[in-house]
Amino acid sequence: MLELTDIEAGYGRTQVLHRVTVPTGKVVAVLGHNGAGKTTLLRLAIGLIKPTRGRVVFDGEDISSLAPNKRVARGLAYVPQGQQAFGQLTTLENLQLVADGRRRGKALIDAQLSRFPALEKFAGRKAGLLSGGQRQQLAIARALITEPKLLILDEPTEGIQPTIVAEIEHTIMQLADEGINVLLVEQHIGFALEAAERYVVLASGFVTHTGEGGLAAASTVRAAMAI
Ligand SMILES: Nc1ncnc2c1ncn2[C@@H]1O[C@H](COP(=O)(O)OP(=O)(O)OP(=O)(O)O)[C@@H](O)[C@H]1O
Repeated sequence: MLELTDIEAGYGRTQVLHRVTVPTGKVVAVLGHNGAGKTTLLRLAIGLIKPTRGRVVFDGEDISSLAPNKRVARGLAYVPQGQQAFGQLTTLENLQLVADGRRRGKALIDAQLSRFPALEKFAGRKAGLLSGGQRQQLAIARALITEPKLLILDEPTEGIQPTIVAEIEHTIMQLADEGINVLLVEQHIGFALEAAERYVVLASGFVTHTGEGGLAAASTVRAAMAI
């Protein structure tokens, strides 16, 4: 379980996050308008930026000063915004990049190909020719090959056609059932709250609301975000 407590962080002299504490849960949604600091919080969780105050604790261990690769080794995985993949490599080669050298590498790939039928269908297609949604599924599949305990997802449904949005939403719910925790930044508030056990709303780097997830929380959150 990831604990982010009393975090301050930013870029150079610009402080972005102010005394941010995130509730713990199997699926935790981070909500807020553009520029609120959501991506910064995720980058901090994976270790791309370091806090100037506060603690990052994972499974009881203080990982605040650990490098990202060490955090991955401990069971964190990060899927940044933007459906990133190696466009000149095939779908399968993108997965092999992560799986090669791992024990049971082939089984790990097969598990993800059966999770995402579109990836199985286009295993031989260059990733650059996949749809945005398929590339997002590939990015999630790559992260899952590292067998994370916690998957950190930054806007996984952004700019993606509705049918694939539904599949990605289904995947996130499934991960929680499989015992993989999720820290999720997501613009679709309804879905984020449906999936989330807890949520936090950020505004200008401050926590303005936290609470239990569930669709019933949507009106509270929309009011809090003035939308
Ligand atoms: N590399 C950077 N250097 C300096 N400032 C940055 C950097 N990245 C982000 N910021 C600033 O930090 C603030 C928070 O940005 P962040 O990307 O965390 O917000 P966000 O809530 O994820 O927004 P969005 O929904 O638009 O992705 C913004 O004011 C942004 O301009």
